[in-house]
Formats: sequence, C-alpha cells, structure tokens
Amino acid sequence: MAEGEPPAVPGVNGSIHICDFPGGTESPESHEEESSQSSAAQYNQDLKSVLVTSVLNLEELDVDLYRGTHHWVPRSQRLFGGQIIGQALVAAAKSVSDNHYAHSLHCYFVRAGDPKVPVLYQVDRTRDGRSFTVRSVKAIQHGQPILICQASFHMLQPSPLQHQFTMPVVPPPEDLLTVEELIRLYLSKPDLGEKSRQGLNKLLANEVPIEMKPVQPPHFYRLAAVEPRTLFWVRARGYIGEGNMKLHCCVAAYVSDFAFLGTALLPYPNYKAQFAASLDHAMWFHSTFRSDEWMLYECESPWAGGSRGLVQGRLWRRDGVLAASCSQEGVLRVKAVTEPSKL
Ligand SMILES: CC(C)(COP(=O)(O)OP(=O)(O)OC[C@H]1O[C@@H](n2cnc3c(N)ncnc32)[C@H](O)[C@@H]1OP(=O)(O)O)[C@@H](O)C(=O)NCCC(=O)NCCSC(=O)CCCC(=O)O
Repeated sequence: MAEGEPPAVPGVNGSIHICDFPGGTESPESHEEESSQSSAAQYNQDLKSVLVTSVLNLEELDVDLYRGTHHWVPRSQRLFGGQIIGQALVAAAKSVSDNHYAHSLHCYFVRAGDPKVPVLYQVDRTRDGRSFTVRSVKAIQHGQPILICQASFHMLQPSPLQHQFTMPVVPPPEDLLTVEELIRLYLSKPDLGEKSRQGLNKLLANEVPIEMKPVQPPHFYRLAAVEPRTLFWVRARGYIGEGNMKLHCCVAAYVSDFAFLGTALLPYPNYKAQFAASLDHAMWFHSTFRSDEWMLYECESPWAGGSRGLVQGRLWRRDGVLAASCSQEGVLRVKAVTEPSKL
C-alpha cells in the first residue's frame, strides 16, 4: 500500500486474506442453542437495525412506485450496490402475496447511483402465477435507470430432492475480532504512517450498518499474492427479530454486495483498483435465516480477465444450512503500485 492511500482493511474494501481454516473448532450443530441464547443477550432490542428502520423502509409514492433514501455511502461517492438491490427487492416484494417468498433476483447496475438525491423504484408486475410470481423493478435517478432488477418469488413446495454443499469448518464468531477491533489493532502499530493512520480512522468513522468478523484477517505486512477466496462472519448491525422472511432476504441482499468484488483482487497485491464497480448481481435464496444473526459468507473468484472479475458467494447459517448463493461480475481497472499492500 502506498503511503497516502487509505489502508486496505478486511471487510471494508474487500481485502480479506485467504481463509482456509483446517482444524476449526466446533461442529455447526453445537451452535444452535448457543445462537438463540446469545442473540437474546447480545441485542438490545431497542437498537433496531437501521437497515429496517431507515434504509429498507421505502416511502410509497403511488401504486408500485417507491422512494428510498441512503444511509452509508462508500468512499467512491457512488451509491452502494447492495443498498440499491436491497431496496429494489423491498419494492418488488410489496405487491407479492405473503405466502410467496423471494427465491432469486438478477440485477444489472447500469449507471452510478448519485448519493445527493433519493432513488425511485418503479415496479412492473410481470407475472402472477400459481406457484411463482415475477416482478421487474427499475431504480431511477434523474429520470434514468441506475439498476434493472428482476425478482422471482415462490410458494413453499416441499420435495424429496434436497442436497447442499457442506459449510466450511471455521472458528465461531465469538472467537474472532470485528473489523473495527482489527482496525484498532492496526492503529496500535508503532510503524504505521500518518496517512495510513488517517485512512484507518476514516474507516472507523464509517457507519456501515453491517458487522463483520474475518475468519483469517490479513497479516499487517501482507506482501504475497493469495488465493482469491475469503470467509467472514457477517450480520446486520442492530436488532431485526424474527420478522418476516421477505425482510431478511432484503437485508441479505444488502449485505451480499459488501466486500464481495474485492475477492478478485486478492492474488494481486502489486495492483490497486483505480476503478471497481459491480456490473451485475444475482442471488438465490435457499432457506429461512435471520440476517441479524451471524452468517458465514464464503466468497471466491473463479476468474478475472479483460478488466472484469467474477465472484461467487455462499451465505451459510451458523448451523450449517445454506441460506443463499450469490454471483457478481464487476469491472476492475487497476494500476501497479510501487509499494505493495501492508495489509
Ligand atoms: C460500469 C459503468 C461505469 C459502465 O459505463 P460506461 O459508460 O461504459 O463507462 P466506462 O467507459 O467503463 O468508463 C467509466 C470510467 O472508467 C474510465 N475508463 C474507461 N476505460 C478505461 C480504461 N481502459 N482504463 C482506465 N479507465 C478507463 C472512464 O474514463 C470513466 O471514468 P470517469 O467516470 O469519467 O472518471 C456504468 O454502467 C456504471 O457506472 N454502472 C454502475 C456500477 C455501480 O455503481 N455498481 C454499484 C456500486 S459498486 C459496489 O457497490 C461494490 C461494493 C464495494 C464493496 O465491496 O464494498
């Protein structure tokens, strides 16, 4: 990292280290009871997640027309993609019956979102079937689409066909540090340059409504290229509660775009992103989950080339159930750095 650049921090700009954790501690099942006990103890139920009280709380302007406002805006000063996807899914779900649940969404980010004005969400009721319902949503600013999204909802239909991959074995979130705690640790390094210190302090001041715990945080002096794979625990900051599944899917859509594309940069410590933005985002929801409880986000990048990178992710409930899968391609324009990243 060149002095003067805000330092790369795990989970904030995608610079999370390779996260292979053989010999992790416990079986996923052992957390089930502990999870519900700890959520009651951990959450002050008055501290509602800002994602629910504000970000995903759209204002209804007319039939199938909603307005969303912003909370956290990234350094790039373009709207966070996850916020636009989450709000689009909220708008889509408004006209869908209670017994149909989001099972997938497919989005293109066609223009940068402007943080200075709200976003309008225009919903087209594409089809209401018996089992499946499809909605198309256009997110609009300055009269032009910034995102086009199609979301599909399905009524519960049990089937004998049922399988999933196995969740990686990793230490439980209770044994790991949050991104903020890691930043404080880095800030305590005596050899940290003044500009890096300023960059880290700026990151600490960010009000990102997500909490993250990288499974294997980067070593401060990471100089080597690493495998494009990361694992981190993630949840909405604040309390949401059982609520409805539609809302948890919208929160997960928000969360799923955070620190995702950065996975494709991990093998290239000698390059820094000059321009990085998600081009599309797809998501499939597989089971019920609580987005205000720790979920393991397993991210990998199977390919990068031609100034683009592909990332794929799996969101696991801590009891080992696969909650959702995600895919995204992003534009990645990089430039060589003389001094490699310190993180
Ligand atoms: C992707 C684009 C930019 C494509 O539009 P476009 O008109 O085709 O634009 P463009 O030609 O690509 O130019 C964009 C910019 O890239 C520059 N450029 C173009 N070619 C090169 C090059 N070879 N080398 C270096 N720079 C190049 C252009 O000059 C443009 O720069 P400029 O905007 O003029 O400063 C557009 O569709 C868009 O902005 N879509 C929205 C993307 C978005 O906002 N996604 C969501 C936010 S990203 C996110 O949330 C990720 C989360 C981050 C996290 O992990 O925390």
